[in-house]
Amino acid sequence: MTKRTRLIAAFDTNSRTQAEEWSSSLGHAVDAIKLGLEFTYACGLDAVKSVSAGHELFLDLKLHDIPNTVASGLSALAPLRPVLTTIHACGGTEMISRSREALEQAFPNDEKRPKLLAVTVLTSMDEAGLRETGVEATPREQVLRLGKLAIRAGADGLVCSAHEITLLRDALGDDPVLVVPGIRPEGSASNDQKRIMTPTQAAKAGADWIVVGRPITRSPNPAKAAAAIMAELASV
Ligand SMILES: O=c1ccn([C@@H]2O[C@H](COP(=O)(O)O)[C@@H](O)[C@H]2O)c(=O)[nH]1
Repeated sequence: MTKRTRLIAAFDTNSRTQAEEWSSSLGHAVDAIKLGLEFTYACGLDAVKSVSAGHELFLDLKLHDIPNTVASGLSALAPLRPVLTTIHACGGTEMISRSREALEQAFPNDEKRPKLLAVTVLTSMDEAGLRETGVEATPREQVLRLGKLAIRAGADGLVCSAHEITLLRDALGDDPVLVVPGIRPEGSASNDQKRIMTPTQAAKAGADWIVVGRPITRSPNPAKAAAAIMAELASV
């Protein structure tokens, strides 16, 4: 039996009160919550701990630095016990393999080790955006290149858009965990996202997890918006 695609709600806010409110009003209506740069920088690690208590946490800090700094950063974050955590794939093989080692050391009981995800190409980037940064490849080519490198170096999974799921599954098989932001329910605004798909399309393509922020948190009724996406995923 194939597993249902799971929903992560991104709590992007600089307000601890707001995040606590979402945590109690919709945290249990979704499969996991994501806390990222905005919340962590604004409210601190104690707030991350308290808002995520009782929920599966995706800690999305997208670390990218020299290997020693990223590995040490991940060790420092280990007490938050996320189920998923991110680094940038373009940090390269040594940065990724040192990150994996750091998490293995912090979690000698492997069951509890956070899955190490490598961000391939941000879903807010298109071909023109990549070219601006000196990358001549298309997003698909670059996602495939970085995805292969990251999995070879020890990442458990990848962050990609739904447009690259089939490509990655064909190249890397079913094992890598694919976490997919850039999700927009039919009719919602794309905002700054460029490579988007609906929850149904992402689930059909084989996403393990989808990440949805503003379509839930900026909706007049976030709990209802989350429930609608959960129902959509259950019907795929
Ligand atoms: O490539 C990426 C990597 C991470 N994200 C994060 O996902 C959410 C998406 O929020 P929306 O409001 O649904 O656009 C956000 O927290 C990003 O930091 C991403 O969008 N793309």
